[in-house]
Amino acid sequence: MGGLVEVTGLTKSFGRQNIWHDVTLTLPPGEITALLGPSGTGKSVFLKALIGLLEPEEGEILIDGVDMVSSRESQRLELRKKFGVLFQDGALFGSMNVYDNVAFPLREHTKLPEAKVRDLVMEKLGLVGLAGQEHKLPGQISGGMKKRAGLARALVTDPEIILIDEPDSGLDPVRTSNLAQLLMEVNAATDTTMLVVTHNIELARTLPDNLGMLYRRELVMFGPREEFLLTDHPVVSQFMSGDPDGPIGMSEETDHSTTDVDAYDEFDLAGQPGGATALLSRHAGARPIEVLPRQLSPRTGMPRAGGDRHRERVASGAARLYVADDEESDRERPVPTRGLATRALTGVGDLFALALDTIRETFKRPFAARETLEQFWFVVSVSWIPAMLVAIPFGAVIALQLGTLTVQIGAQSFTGAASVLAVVQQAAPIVTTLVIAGAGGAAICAEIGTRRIRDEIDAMRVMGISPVQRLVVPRVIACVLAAVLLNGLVSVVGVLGGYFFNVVVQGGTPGAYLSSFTALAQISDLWVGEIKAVIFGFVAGVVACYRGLNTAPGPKGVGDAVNQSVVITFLLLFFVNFVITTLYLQLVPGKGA
Ligand SMILES: Nc1ncnc2c1ncn2[C@@H]1O[C@H](COP(=O)(O)OP(=O)(O)OP(=O)(O)O)[C@@H](O)[C@H]1O
Repeated sequence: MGGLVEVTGLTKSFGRQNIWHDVTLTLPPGEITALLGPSGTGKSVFLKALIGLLEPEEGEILIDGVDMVSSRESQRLELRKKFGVLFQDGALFGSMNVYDNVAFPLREHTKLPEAKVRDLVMEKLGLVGLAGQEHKLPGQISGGMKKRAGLARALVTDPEIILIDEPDSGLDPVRTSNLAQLLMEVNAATDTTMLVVTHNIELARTLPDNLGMLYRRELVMFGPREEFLLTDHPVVSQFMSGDPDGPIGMSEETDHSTTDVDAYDEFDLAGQPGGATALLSRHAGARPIEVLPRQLSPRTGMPRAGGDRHRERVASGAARLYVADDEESDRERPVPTRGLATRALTGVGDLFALALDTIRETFKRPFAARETLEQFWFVVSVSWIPAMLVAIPFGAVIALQLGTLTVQIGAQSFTGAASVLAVVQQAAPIVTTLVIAGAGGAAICAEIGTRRIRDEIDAMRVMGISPVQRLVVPRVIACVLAAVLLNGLVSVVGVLGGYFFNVVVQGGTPGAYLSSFTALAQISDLWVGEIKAVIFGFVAGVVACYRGLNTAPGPKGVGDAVNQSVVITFLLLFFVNFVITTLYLQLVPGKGA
């Protein structure tokens, strides 16, 4: 039997915007439930809250008795293994073909031989009508095909609870009907608990056992289809008839505030098929609610355990229709908001937490070695040319400036040591990491941000896979290794540039340049440059990943994230450089001091 989901008093806001409050409902095990509501009423947000991808401010979500809201992330990863989720746009991983996308959860969570994986993947692809398309990348298939591939991936592990966000978007009417029929067959075969978020009235009438509707920041109605579909509630009846006239308008803000049933005239439709009583709104053009439509049944003729249990609950009176209190819904609720300082501190705390998680997850198995190498190669390939091009003029400027200064104070013989130390300890690590942050870090942030807005990160978390281990650790290690490698190269190029300008342009002698270095510098002076490169590379990688993972929705969100990632990294690098340099000069006495 499928999992039991019990939601109590759930409230969610974004900043000052309250999405919904005090939502209480139960998804009975093995039954199909549909969640309806006009656009923007928070149906997708509700779905994401159920699987712990968004934090509600209040309430609890019990999954077979375990609270998702108060669980730690590691517990949530385990709880989420009970779920299969189909996101609005499919959330396929863009770098994998359809076959690998569907095989992904099996390869991650089972030790099945590849032949068995192949059988299961091809079976699910056949179910959703995608056999023969398995080699295509998500960018090469239509929106509807992505949706079906996403469904195959959600089904492949035979989850206990399936959440489906708008199954009909991107599908033509025939495929939508086929998909509804498929969900019914899957439910009959597996007795899985299902929650379907939809606008599709036909789907809502014929598929679910229970229905709920979100409107004006609350759950206006929830209960068995037998009562919900024949309700006289003005909001629900308008929505279910698709009528333009009624309390629901173009936007939540301008909608009529009343959902009062008494504002509508009642008509007895005794002569209508089924003899149902229906309501007609006073507004012109309104259509009465129909008689209870026939529910889909499995074509295979297989009995549906969830459906039988549902009928028993209805017959015994245990399944009751919940209707929200109209006065309660109009009450203004203060939304708790956080000040600028609190938000800034929370951001710093979250960044620090990600840095600690990255260190911890680096030692967890399996280690994504291939991804790390690919990222390392990527960061080096986009950073090395700009790093070299910056290193030459940087080394030259330092050599010229110090050469002039040492002549002015009569210490020309120390020019070599001063230039080399300035390049190796200060210029090289900073130049290297600024270039890595600007080139590699920006690209990493944009890539993770794009994955985030396409729901790929959420899809990963839903499959019980930690994005920190899978995405952040390889990228941070790649930035660290690239920083160490490029720091060495930039140091050599900078020192050679300094030698050229000091000896060739300023007329210094090669011997004096080299001997002053050995007289004043020590081996730890060289090491500190590499240690800085490690720390700066880590900072650049973590900040890029942090901003990517917290990208706001839309292309603008990605642009802002990249911009902030580079700016934050620059600020942090100069601050951390100041701290390390001060500590080093305090703790390690200079040679001859
Ligand atoms: N991560 C987020 N940050 C801030 N606001 C968000 C976020 N996600 C959703 N919202 C806001 O929450 C509200 C509800 O969004 P949601 O996508 O859940 O609506 P919906 O009912 O699923 O709409 P539709 O049917 O059009 O998909 C919208 O105003 C949206 O802008």
